Amino acid sequence: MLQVEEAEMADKLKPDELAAARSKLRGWTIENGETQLKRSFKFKDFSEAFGFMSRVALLADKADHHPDWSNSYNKVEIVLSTHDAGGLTQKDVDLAGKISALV
Ligand SMILES: C[C@H](O)[C@H](O)[C@H]1CNC2=NC(N)=NC(=O)C2=N1
Repeated sequence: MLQVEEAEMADKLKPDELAAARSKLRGWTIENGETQLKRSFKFKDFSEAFGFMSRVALLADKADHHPDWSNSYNKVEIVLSTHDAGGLTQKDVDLAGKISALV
């Protein structure tokens, strides 16, 4: 039988949930009309930065929630937002927490 997997749509964070995220997620800023979580990371060199990105990629794929990011040599800039919801959801907060735990 054909199985159709339906992804669950996460709800946008309510003001109290946003406030909780802000105080929990040290190092991250909430930007672009409270639709994005953003953080910059700096490493010793490109190899360290890319190793970090590989670990983030595995976490993200496991969660089926993916960062918008850029890398320039030893710097990695990560933006988290739930595109399907058009803003921040618990998925972004959870992924940000897991990324923070890597460094
Ligand atoms: C089908 C799949 O679950 C969706 O396209 C997921 C994949 N990763 C995602 N990542 C992010 N950041 N936002 C999404 O809305 C999103 N949607």
